[in-house]
This record gives sequence, structure tokens and C-alpha cells, in this order.
Amino acid sequence: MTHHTSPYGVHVPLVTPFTAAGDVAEDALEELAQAVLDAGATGLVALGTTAEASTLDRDEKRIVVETCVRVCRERGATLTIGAGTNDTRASAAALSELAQWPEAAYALVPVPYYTRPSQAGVVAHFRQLAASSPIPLIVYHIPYRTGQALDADTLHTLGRMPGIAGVKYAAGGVDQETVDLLGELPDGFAVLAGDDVFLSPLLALGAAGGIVASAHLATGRFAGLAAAWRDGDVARARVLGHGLARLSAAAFREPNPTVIKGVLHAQGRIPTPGVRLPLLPAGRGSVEATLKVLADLGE
Ligand SMILES: O=C(O)C1=N[C@H](C(=O)O)C[C@H](O)C1
Repeated sequence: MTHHTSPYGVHVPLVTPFTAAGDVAEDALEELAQAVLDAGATGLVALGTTAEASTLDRDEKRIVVETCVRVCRERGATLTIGAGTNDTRASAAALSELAQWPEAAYALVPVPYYTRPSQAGVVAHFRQLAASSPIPLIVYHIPYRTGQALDADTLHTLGRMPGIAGVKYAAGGVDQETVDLLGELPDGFAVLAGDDVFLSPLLALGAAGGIVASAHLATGRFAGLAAAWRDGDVARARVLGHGLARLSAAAFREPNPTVIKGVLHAQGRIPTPGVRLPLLPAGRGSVEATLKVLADLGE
């Protein structure tokens, strides 16, 4: 399978649909995967946060990954697989298992959470993982979940490392560090927006794309937004970006992926809106508000 040397475009971190009995709804997952690629997504992310990966057992994770592998192989789409923890040794072992799927282009690896090492410790963690991983890494920078902030210098250091292809950047906004990061990107190091509401501003600053859960909905518009910024069609990009930011804000009114699952269920695309504890299903108001934004967008 041919891959671009660095990731670009819109990648959808797929939800894990559940049946009424609470099992992984494999057929619905496959249909979602096909649908977002039909609508213009560049790739799929298996086992992201949105997949509720932390509540899936080993067999369920395998079902999810193999479904995505099958679809990406068939469609020639880019597959990224979420892997890694706050334990360097265990993360290296998890990454080595990805060698069994040659279709996997990238591993999405979180900045080690909870432990709160120094930034030098984070760099050492990724240096070790990048050296042994069978596939390139995308660093998942999401300080509001990990408790570990990284500055632009540290991200540049990671970006210069062989074996690191990009960063999923979910710093919770656009600030001086964001501008510094994108102002001087190492060659071949891609920034992918990871905060849905800030996708358009990050693309405007030079991000190569995004990994955004709200692109389950209005996928074609999200793909169009990335293309508009890439082609320099600023007028179109602004209109699409403002509309999609409203959609993302509605979809994240409750913990991800509860609202997105509620909407997908209301659209008849997944069999239940079910999520696993400690998540609770989204309230009806949030789902209806998101459906209304979609309707206002003409979706
Ligand atoms: O699963 C992911 O990857 C994403 N997770 C983020 C989160 O839940 O914080 C949101 C983003 O859209 C993609």
C-alpha cells in the first residue's frame, strides 16, 4: 500500500458502535468507515479516544482494527491506529504488535499522561518508541487529557526525530505556542488539528489536516474545508470553517463521543447510541441541537 510520507487531510477517528446487547457492532462500524471515505475523508483512525478504546477488551480492539484494516486496504485509504500508554516499555510492546498490519500507516501515540514527566522525559519516551516502532508515530498532544503541556520547542524536537511523522495538536486553543509551532515546522513533520472547533484556524496557520471526530457528520464539508485551505480558496474556507465550528461545538457539548453517537443513532447509522461507563449517553437536547446545526448547514 502506498502512503504519503506525511499525513494530510481529514481523518475520522471512528466511534465504536455497540449492539443492543453491548457488543461491538462490526457491520455498522464497517458501514461508517465506508461512508466517511465515500464522502472524502483521507483516512481512518482506529482506537482513538473517540473509539472508547480504554473500555474495549483485547478481542474487541482486534475486531475494530481488522475492520478498519479491511476497509483501508480495499479503498487505499490511510490507516492510523491508536496505541501507547504512560508506560514506555508497555507502549513499545504495543507498537511492535502493529507490524502484523502492513496497512497501518501511522500509530497515534499519546503524550504520557498522569505521570507528568519533564518535557525531557517526554522526549526520551518518544525517542525510544520511534526507534523501535515498525511504523511512524503521530504524537498525540492533548494536555487537557494528559496533564502534560509541551511547548513549541519540544514539539519541534519531536518533529525532527526520525520515525515521527506528525503531531495531533489538541492544545485547547490557538496561542503563542501554536503560532511558534506552525511558524517553523521541521521538514516532513505534519500538524493535524485535534480540537475540532479549531480545525479551520489551524489549517489557516498551515496544519496539513485534522483528526476530528465531528467529521463523522458532514464529512464532505470537512474534506472541502481542508481542500479549500490547501488550494488557497480563503473565501470558501472561511464560510465552511465558521459553519463547521458551530457543528463541532454542538457535537462536543457533552463528553466525546456521546453526542456524535446520539446523532449517528438518530440518523439510523448505528444501532444504538450506547457508550460504556464511565461515559453516559448524551442528553436528547444535545443531540437535537447538533441535528439542528446539521440541518442549518443543509446536511
Ligand atoms: O479520538 C480522537 O482521535 C479524537 N479525540 C478527541 C477527544 O475526544 O478529545 C477529539 C478529536 O475530535 C478526535
